[in-house]
Amino acid sequence: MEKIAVLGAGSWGTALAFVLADNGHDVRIWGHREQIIREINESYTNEKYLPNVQLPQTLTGFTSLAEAICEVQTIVLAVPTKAMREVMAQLKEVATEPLTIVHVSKGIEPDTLMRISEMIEQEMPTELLADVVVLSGPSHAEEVSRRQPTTVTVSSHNMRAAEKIQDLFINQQYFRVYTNPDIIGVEIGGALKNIIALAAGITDGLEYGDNAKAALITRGLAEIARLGSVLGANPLTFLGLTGIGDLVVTCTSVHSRNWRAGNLLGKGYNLDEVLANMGMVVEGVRTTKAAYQLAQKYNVKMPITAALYDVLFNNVKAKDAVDSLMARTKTHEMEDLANILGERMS
Ligand SMILES: NC(=O)C1=CN([C@@H]2O[C@H](COP(=O)(O)OP(=O)(O)OC[C@H]3O[C@@H](n4cnc5c(N)ncnc54)[C@H](OP(=O)(O)O)[C@@H]3O)[C@@H](O)[C@H]2O)C=CC1
Ligand SMILES: O=C(CO)COP(=O)(O)O
Repeated sequence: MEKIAVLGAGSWGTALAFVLADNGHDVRIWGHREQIIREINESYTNEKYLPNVQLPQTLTGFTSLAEAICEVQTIVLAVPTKAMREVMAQLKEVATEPLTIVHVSKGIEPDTLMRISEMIEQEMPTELLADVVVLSGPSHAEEVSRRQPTTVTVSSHNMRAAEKIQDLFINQQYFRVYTNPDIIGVEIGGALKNIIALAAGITDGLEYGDNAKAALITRGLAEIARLGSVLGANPLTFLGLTGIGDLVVTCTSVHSRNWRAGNLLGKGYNLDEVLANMGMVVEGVRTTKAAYQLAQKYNVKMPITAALYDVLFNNVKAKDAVDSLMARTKTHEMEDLANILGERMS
C-alpha cells in the first residue's frame, strides 16, 4: 500500500483516485473547491464531475495542498493543461522531497508549444522531481468509475518509474495498464486526438454520416502521426492505445466533452456559447491552437487541424470548413506514410 495524492478533483482525478483506492492505496484527493471536497469526505460522491458514482470510503479529500502531499512521494496530476503551471507553482512551495509526478492530462501549451511533461520539468526544481510519468489511453472517467474494462499506457524517460506506476494502477478486474517508452508519441497522441474529436462532433452536428466520421479518424491519425514523427515520436505509437485507441473512443463516444462541444458547434452554436454550456474542460480548443502553431513552425501539413482552427478562431462556418477540406488538390493516400518510413530508414 502506498500513499498517493491526486491533484484535481474533476472527472478524471476522481475516477483515478477511485481506481487507486480500489487497489488498496491510501489515496488523498486535493481540490481547490471547498464544497466538492466536503462532499467527497461526507458522502463519498462527486456529483458535479462523476454523477451517480459511490466513491470508496478509504479516499480522503483535502483543500490544503500541504496536508494532501504530506509524506507522499507519488503525485497524480489531473488538472486541465491550462491550470498546470499554476498548480505546479503551488506544489513546489509545499513539496519537501523528490516526487514522482504522474500526469494524466491531454494537451499542448499554445505559444510555448510544450508537452505537459516538458512543462513539469520546467516548473519543478530538479531536487523536488524524481520522475515524470504520463498515463494516457482510451479511458472515459464515467466508464472507469463503473469498473468497466479499460486499457491505458504509461510512459516515462525512466521506464522503471513507468513500471512502478503500472503496478500502482493495474487492476486485474477492469484497469489494464501497458508500458511504452515513447513519451513523445504517448503525449502527442493523447493531446491531438481531442482536435479530431471536436471535428468528429462537428460533422455529427452537421448530420453528416459514418463515412465522414471514418474519414476524420483515418486522416486525423495521418496528420497526428505526421506531426508526431517530426517531433521525434515513434510512428508505431500512433497505432496503439494512445493513438488510434484514444482517437476511436473520443470520436465515437457521447462521454467525450470534445465530441460534445464539436457537436454543438456543428449545430450552429458559437464557441463562447459552447464552452459556457460544457461546465468541464474541452482541451481540444487550446490544443488546436498549439497544433496549428506547431504545424506552421515545422511546416507539416495538417488540413483538419487548420480547418478546425478557422472554425474556432476565424469565424469560418463549420460547413464551409468541411467543403474546403473536400475541395483540396487531389493526393496519394500513402504519401505521408512513405515519407515517414523513408525518413526513418535513411
Ligand atoms: N474525463 C475523462 O474521462 C478524462 C480526462 N482526461 C484529461 O484529464 C485532464 C483533466 O480533465 P477532467 O478531470 O476530465 O476535467 P474536469 O473539467 O472534469 O475537471 C477539472 C478539475 O480541475 C480543477 N481545476 C481547474 N483549474 C484548477 C486550478 N487552477 N487549481 C486546482 N484545480 C483546478 C477543476 O476545478 P473547478 O471545479 O474549479 O473547475 C476541476 O475539479 C484533462 O487534460 C483531460 O483531457 C484524460 C482521460 C480521461
Ligand atoms: O481523453 C478522454 C478519453 O480517453 C476524454 O476525452 P474528453 O476530454 O473529450 O471527454
